[in-house]
Amino acid sequence: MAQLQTRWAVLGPGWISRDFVVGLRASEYGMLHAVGSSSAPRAAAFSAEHGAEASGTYDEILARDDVDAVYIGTVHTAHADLAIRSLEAGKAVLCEKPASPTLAEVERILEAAERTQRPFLEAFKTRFGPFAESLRELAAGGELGAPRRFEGAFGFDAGTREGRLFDPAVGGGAILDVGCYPLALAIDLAAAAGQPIAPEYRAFEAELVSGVDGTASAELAFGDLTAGIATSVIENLSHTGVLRFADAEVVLPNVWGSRTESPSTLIVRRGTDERIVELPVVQPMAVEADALSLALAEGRLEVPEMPWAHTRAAARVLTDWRAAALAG
Ligand SMILES: NC(=O)C1=CN([C@@H]2O[C@H](COP(=O)(O)OP(=O)(O)OC[C@H]3O[C@@H](n4cnc5c(N)ncnc54)[C@H](OP(=O)(O)O)[C@@H]3O)[C@@H](O)[C@H]2O)C=CC1
Ligand SMILES: O=C1CO[C@H](CO)[C@@H](O)[C@@H]1O
Repeated sequence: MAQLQTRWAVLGPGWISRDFVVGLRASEYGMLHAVGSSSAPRAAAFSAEHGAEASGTYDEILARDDVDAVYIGTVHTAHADLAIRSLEAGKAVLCEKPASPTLAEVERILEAAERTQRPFLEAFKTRFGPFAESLRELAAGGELGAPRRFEGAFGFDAGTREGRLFDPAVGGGAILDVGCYPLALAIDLAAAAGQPIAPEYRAFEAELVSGVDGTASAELAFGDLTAGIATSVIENLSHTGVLRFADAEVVLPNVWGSRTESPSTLIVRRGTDERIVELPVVQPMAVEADALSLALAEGRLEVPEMPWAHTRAAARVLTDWRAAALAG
């Protein structure tokens, strides 16, 4: 196996990239090595703040042979081109969610990963760690039987109606920003339950604000597992998930966790019985970075927690749900 130690470059030194750098410090194999930006001075400032060795424009960073992997932390519409350029420069790619606003762009990225034989991982931090593993085990059947329905809500009031969340030109709106999380979880649960991961669409709803989907919902059927998803960037929603079985339910409080800690608690209810399951907490960005290092060292293109088939399945729904929302 090739060496696991991974020299990372952050591309897009914005808000979430700060959390990623904190995550890297907690990772086993990763270290921040370089920072790239469309603005070299912005890269230099971030690099100085976080102690990277090098900084520069995207092209300068991608041309370096001492960078093994890149983390793409830019706005959604910039993901595909940067991911493809990075793969073509021979780098492994961890790209913030959603991989791209459209399925067509996601296909371009995956084609580049296949062609260059470099790993690509869509950064769904909620897929990693003991909480996510326990959910998969429950969905796979066993003590509670087969799951029948998943409900998940991720929404917050962003306060301002400005910035990337409300800018159609950079892929703003709730569906791409946070609706993708319950969708990615529904796909994960469907796969674990042995159901199809490409759902039938039962209903899409949305309320537009500033030309983007401020609030949206989707009703989906993954074979025998139905899913109801709600999302918003203009109102606070529960941040809770519920997985329902024939005679039991599993409540997932704060299922989307924080940016630096995975969720810790599952509540299993059956009749009047209630069991609280406490799970170890991990730094999810550290774990996802290490998962990519492992793929790179082992010569794999994909990471099992978020395989390309799931990235494609999510992109298909996001594309169609958002198109329906924006069509009014
Ligand atoms: N995993 C998580 O918990 C979270 C994930 N995210 C995801 O992270 C990504 C970035 O979000 P966030 O950090 O809030 O974004 P920011 O608004 O902080 O922007 C990040 C970077 O995007 C680039 N950028 C900004 N505007 C444009 C533009 N018009 N065209 C091209 N590039 C632009 C800039 O990079 P440069 O300096 O190179 O120009 C900027 O530094 C998104 O995919 C988002 O969904 C966000 C929050 C939490
Ligand atoms: O991925 C995300 C997680 O939560 C944030 C809000 O708290 C979002 O804006 C973001 O894009």
